[in-house]
Amino acid sequence: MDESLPAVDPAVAATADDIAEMEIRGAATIADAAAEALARQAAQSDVDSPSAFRQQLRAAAKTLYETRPTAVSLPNALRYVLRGMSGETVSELRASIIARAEEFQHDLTQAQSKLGEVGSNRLRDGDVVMTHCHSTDALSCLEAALEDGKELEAIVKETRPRKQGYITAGRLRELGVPVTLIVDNAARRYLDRADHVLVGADSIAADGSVINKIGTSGLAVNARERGVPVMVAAQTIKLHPDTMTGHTVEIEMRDELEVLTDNERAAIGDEQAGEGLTVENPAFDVTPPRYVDAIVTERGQFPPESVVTLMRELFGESTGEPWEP
Ligand SMILES: O=C(COP(=O)(O)O)[C@H](O)[C@H](O)COP(=O)(O)O
Repeated sequence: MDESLPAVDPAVAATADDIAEMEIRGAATIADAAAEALARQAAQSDVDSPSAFRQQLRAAAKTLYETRPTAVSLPNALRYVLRGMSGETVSELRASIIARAEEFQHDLTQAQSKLGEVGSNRLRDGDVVMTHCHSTDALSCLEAALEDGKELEAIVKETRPRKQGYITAGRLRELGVPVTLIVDNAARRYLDRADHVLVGADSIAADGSVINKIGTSGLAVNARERGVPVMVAAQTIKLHPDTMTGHTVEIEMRDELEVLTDNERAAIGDEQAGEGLTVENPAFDVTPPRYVDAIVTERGQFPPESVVTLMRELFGESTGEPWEP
């Protein structure tokens, strides 16, 4: 955090902590929480000059931005809200941020339900869908198909190390969908029974690569080999505008304790981290576009290679840091 920036509201700091610790997780949910936090910052601010207010909002955006690097929905949300900041007085600025954050949250919900309808059209009655991780965009497709009266079954990958597959399994059971939970290593075997692989995305690059939970790329390669189509459900806030100018998406590396506890390390015979046994814990991976059949958005479905056109239309050519005017 830049020392010259003002302190942020405790509610913003708490949201940032929750995102970093994955109490708030999943790209769309993170974006929603970030917009909400900016609105809180605006509502709670007690500064009396417009420039101090703007500085505070920038500081809040930076605090939120620095939590997790991979899901582009976070900077896209921050940018959207901050670009709506307008007015001459603090109260005008405050009102503009609160209204813009509300608009963003509303659009996010709308986009997810529209996307669900698009994705649902790819699913037929009786289909078996294999999922990875927990994606609200992916679930929206399944929910829409169920609302249309289609019967579905799910094969849910556990998704080590954080086991977000449990959240997916729980939600699908609430919806009455029969669920088979499998360990990640069993995916290829169970692809024989699947009609679709359905995943979400944290970011989509200009070449159509999909950045999503670690294990997505291996699943997609296996699905291609087995002839099972791979569908990615991703609202357009998952499009990563910086990749149009050649930037790559940073893959978050998480704490090794998510993979190996101290006791487990000791059982292997290694007493202390950093003494010969290295644990790597990348949270995401990159699936090349050739393994993806369709990217389903609120604007329709696209072959991955064509998303760049949509990206240009929505974001223009360049973006900059979210807090830059
Ligand atoms: O990879 C994950 C979550 O990773 P983590 O658990 O590490 O945040 C999800 O597939 C995407 O974020 C899409 O989710 P959504 O569709 O809800 O935006």
